[in-house]
Amino acid sequence: MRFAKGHGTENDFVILPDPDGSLDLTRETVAALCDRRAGIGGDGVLRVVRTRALGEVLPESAASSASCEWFMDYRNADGGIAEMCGNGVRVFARYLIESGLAEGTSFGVGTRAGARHITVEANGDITVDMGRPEVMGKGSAGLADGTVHGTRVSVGNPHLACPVDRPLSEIDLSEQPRLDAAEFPEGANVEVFTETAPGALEMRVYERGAAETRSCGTGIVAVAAAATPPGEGATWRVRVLGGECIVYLDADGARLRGPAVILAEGDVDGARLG
Ligand SMILES: N[C@@H](CCC[C@H](N)C(=O)O)C(=O)O
Repeated sequence: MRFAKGHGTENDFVILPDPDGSLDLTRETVAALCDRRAGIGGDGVLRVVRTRALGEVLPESAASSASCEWFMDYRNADGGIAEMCGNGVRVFARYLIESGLAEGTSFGVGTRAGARHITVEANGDITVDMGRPEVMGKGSAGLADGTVHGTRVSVGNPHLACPVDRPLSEIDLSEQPRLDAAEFPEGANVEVFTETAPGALEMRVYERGAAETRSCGTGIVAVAAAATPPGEGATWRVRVLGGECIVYLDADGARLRGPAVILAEGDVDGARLG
């Protein structure tokens, strides 16, 4: 299998080029590739497939993806499928550009949350049109050291964005958060965040299907949406363990701007994976 390795604010991914959809990507293969000791290591896998070769019926909510040549088939490190990945889609766009699969500074990428418009900025940052984050009401999660309360937000995928009033470094995210299945039938990503200055947030995240990661683009959008009074626009700088992104919120939705890096490319022998 050809692969590339990349990251966006240290949320890292194994990228699998599969233009014609011929890879049989099982849950076990994804988990083995993402294993940090016996595999390549990553928070998830980005399969790069032509939308017409996806071999999956997309829900009505993702119909706009049909207009995009390339589709980001996102898998979490545990092998489960996720609807969207905000850091992943920037890394995916960078991969398309560096591999000569997309040209110019403006193009679309198909995802299970619908088409996402990409803009490559003059300094190399990538801005993604993330759609309209949907604020769904209140929720809570049990962490190893107590319960956090916050706002349920859909960014295509489910989040619980929890403002906290103590240093983020003191919060124990070592265990999978306990969620109410009625609030989150599909599970959720859980963010803890705090406002550090006007227009500036700091965030940590426990990702569904992974563990604590150093960044989560959809989570960054979720905390920005949760921190913004309803009906208002805002620009937030959001600091995570792996760097910083900017979120622009207005009546049209959210845009996420940040870095994306391809580090390496190579071949992996599937038979040697655990
Ligand atoms: N790291 C991603 C989110 C990946 C999917 C998530 N774990 C889920 O299951 O919804 C991001 O940058 O958004």
